[in-house]
Amino acid sequence: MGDKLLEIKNLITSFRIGDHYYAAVDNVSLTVNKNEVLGIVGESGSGKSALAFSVMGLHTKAKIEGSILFNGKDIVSLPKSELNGLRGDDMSMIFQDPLTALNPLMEIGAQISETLILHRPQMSLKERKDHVIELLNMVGIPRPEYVYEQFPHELSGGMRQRVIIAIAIANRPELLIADEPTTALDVTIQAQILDLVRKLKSEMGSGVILITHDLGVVAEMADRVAVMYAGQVVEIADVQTLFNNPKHPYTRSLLNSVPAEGQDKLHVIQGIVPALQNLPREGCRFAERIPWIESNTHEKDPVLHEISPGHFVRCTCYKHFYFPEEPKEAKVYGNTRG
Ligand SMILES: Nc1ncnc2c1ncn2[C@@H]1O[C@H](COP(=O)(O)OP(=O)(O)OP(=O)(O)O)[C@@H](O)[C@H]1O
Repeated sequence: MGDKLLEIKNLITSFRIGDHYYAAVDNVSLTVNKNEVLGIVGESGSGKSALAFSVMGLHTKAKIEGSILFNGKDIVSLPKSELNGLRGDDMSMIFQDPLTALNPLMEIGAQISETLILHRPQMSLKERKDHVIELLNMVGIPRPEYVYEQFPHELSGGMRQRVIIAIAIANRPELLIADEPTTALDVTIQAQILDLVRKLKSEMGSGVILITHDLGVVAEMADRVAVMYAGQVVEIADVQTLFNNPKHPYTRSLLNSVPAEGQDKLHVIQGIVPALQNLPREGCRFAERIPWIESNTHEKDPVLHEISPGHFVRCTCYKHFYFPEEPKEAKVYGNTRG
C-alpha cells in the first residue's frame, strides 16, 4: 500500500436547486491506493454517490470544484473524449441496481463485448468472445457459453450482478467503484459477490472504492474507511481503528445503531440527514442530532484533526460525547472499548 492511485483534493460537487448551488460533497479530500479498498459509509443523503459520480465524471449538471488526480493526472478538467477513454477502461463502476444497469434487449455476451469493442478495437471477434467467456467464468457464472446468448431477464439478480461486475472488470480497471453493490441481493449472494470483489482486488491489484451503508460489509472488506456526514468526511481511519476506537459522535452512533455481540441496547440516531438545501453549513453539522452535548464543545469551524497516524476526526466535540442512554461512568467511550 501507499502507492497512490486516486487523490481527491478539496472536492466540492454542487447541484443547482432554484437559483442557488448547494454542495452535496463539501470540500472532501481522500486518497485511494493501489490494491486497497477504501470504504465510504454514511446514511442516505450524505453525499457518497455524488462523490463517486464526480470521480467517474458522470454529473452533467453539477458544478465540480477541486481536483481529482488519477495516476497524477487531474481528471476534473479532462476533455470529454479523454474521460470517455478512461471510463470503462482504467476506471469503472458497479452500480446499485443490476436490472436497470443492463440493456434488457441485448444478449449478455453482446453487452460485455461492447466495452471491449470500445476500448480494445484491435481484438478479433474470436478473441473478444473468448475473453467474454473467460470473464463470465471469472465472475462465477455457470455455463458461460449458454449465458452468453441469454437476455438479462432470464438471469437471477445475483447472476445479473455478476454480469455487471464482468462488464466493470472487462478491461482490468485500475480503479473500481462499487456503489452499494449488494443492496439488491439476498445475503448468500451478497457474500459471494463480496468475495468476488475481494478476489479481483488481489488478483488485479486494483484500488476499490466501496460505498455502502452496511457496516458489516465495510468491516469485512475495507482496508480504510471514510465516514461521510452531510457532504463532509467526519472520520477516516484504517478499518481496525475505526471499529475498535471510533471517535466521531456520528461514527459511534452508526456503530451503536447496529446489533453487536454483548450489546443489549441499540442507539437510535435522532432525526435524519437534512435535505441538501437545508444542510447546516456553519459549525458542526452533526450538532443538531446530538442536542444533549453542550454547544461549546463544538468547534466554530470544524476541521479534521489527526489524532493518531492516519486517524482523522472532525470537530472537537468527540472529546465530550456520550450516549444519553449510557450509565455516567461509561461516558468516555475510548475507556470502554479498544
Ligand atoms: N442531481 C441532483 N440534483 C439535486 N440534488 C441532488 C442530486 N443528486 C444528489 N442530490 C442530493 O445530494 C445529496 C447527496 O446525495 P447522494 O446521492 O450523494 O447521497 P448518498 O449518500 O449516496 O445517499 P444514498 O445512500 O441514498 O445513495 C442528497 O441531499 C441528494 O438529494
